[in-house]
Amino acid sequence: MGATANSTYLGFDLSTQQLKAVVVDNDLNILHQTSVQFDNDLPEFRTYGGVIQKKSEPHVVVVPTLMWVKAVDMILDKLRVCGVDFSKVAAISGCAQQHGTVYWNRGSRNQLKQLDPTKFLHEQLATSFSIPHSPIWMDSSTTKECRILEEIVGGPEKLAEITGSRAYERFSGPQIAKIARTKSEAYNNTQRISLVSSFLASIFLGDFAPIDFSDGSGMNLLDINKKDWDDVLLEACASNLREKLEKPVSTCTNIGPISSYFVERFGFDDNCRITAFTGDNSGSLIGMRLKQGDIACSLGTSDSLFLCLNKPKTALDGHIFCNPLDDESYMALLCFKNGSLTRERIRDSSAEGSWKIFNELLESTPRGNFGNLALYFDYQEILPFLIGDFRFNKANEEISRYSSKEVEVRALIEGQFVARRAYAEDFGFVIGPNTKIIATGGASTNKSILQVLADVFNSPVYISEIANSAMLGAACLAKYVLLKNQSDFNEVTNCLTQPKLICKPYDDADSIYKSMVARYRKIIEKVKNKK
Ligand SMILES: O=C(CO)[C@@H](O)[C@H](O)CF
Repeated sequence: MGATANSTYLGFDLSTQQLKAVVVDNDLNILHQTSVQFDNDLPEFRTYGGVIQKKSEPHVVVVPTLMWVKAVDMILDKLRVCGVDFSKVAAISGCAQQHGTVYWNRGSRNQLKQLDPTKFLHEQLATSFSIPHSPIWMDSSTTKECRILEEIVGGPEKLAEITGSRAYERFSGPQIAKIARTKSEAYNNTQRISLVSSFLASIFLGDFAPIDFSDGSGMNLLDINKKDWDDVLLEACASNLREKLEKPVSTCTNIGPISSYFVERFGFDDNCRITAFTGDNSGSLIGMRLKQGDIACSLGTSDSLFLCLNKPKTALDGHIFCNPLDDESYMALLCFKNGSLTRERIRDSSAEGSWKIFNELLESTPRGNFGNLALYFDYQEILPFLIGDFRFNKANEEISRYSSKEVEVRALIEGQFVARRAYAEDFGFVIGPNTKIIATGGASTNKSILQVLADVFNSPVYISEIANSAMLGAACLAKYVLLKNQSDFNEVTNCLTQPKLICKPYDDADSIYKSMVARYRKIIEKVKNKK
């Protein structure tokens, strides 16, 4: 089939709360987009925010793997109802929440290869997973495994130098190590281990899909310089791990034709190509066409800040991933677990569950919030490693509550961005007169929140054409990988509109928030020492 002017491209984003899909035309205009919301559309799996977390084990956060499979069944039928002509799709790519792991049972490869087009995927893959509940990025139950990994290579700095990060609880290596230790029989019955991204690619490929360099950088297993697994780290996590992971590939890899299941069930062309799928933040970097020097701020279930780097650096707070578009360059990323779910909690408790009221309250308080500063961590936070609510008054005294709802609302948003700026500066993100912040993710549609982002970072804030840059990035990746032998990435994506300026910082913002960041550093040290 190859690419023609009538070709379309299909991109997926398997995020924490939903599976999203977009179909774009040859000029990357959106023709169709739809989603499956896990909590509402698949209630039989009883997730909250797309995850399962037991009160008895608050650090354990998992997802029923079959829920993701059933979401694929549903989203393809929704696309069909939207009127998508699947025969025009020339290539498919996708991105997904990072670090989560999927454990394919012995015999599952044949199940993938021999899918019956008259049946749903979830009926046929119901016994394909040796571990039915996938640990995901919100899990923080692997501290023991993290210390072992760091010790075996000579410390956190050494691990960061090899893999781009010190050991983090949510990273796939420590998660695999915990499963090999606590569920050894299931681990031994595991034929293949995928990331969430390569798991989704495997379904469309009809075979096990490889892990890409960029999402593989979030495992504490990949040597980001050699672009291969580090054998010492593999061995430290679990036995026979190399054969369960297979070789990683460049993100820009055409990994094969679409599974015949989709050709016969949905009418895809049998020449439709599948590219490697990647992590959601890497997908966003692609969809935003992030330029050197710009800072991306993704405001989703997690909040993440990231930028492009020419070469890696060793840092103990934050991550270096392989750049999804260029095997010789990298991306720096800071991830904060308590993003939209925490914003929704305060919206519900202080603004009657209404974003309109939330924004009115936010805009009714002055920058600096009368000296109040707070931090809200519903889940064990990554940076800093803390959990709970911490409210401080202008005298830096910790208090249990604020007297007004508007102070609470501004304390949440300012506290989130002040913390993010502190870590960004420590990581080496340059925040200067030419800095542009490109916002994406669900909360990037909220101008009141973006104004606080602009003020705290003293930088103008832009937004991309669509809030979900990860999903658009997947569609761009599909087209680019198919055409990369004749067109470079900029040629393939220059039809997209440039990011749009949404807000600029107020003149007094720099002085207010420079001192607030300094206060944050002192307060957080006090809180960490009290723990
Ligand atoms: O853990 C993260 C990145 O390191 C998060 O951004 C997840 O990818 C969110 F799904």
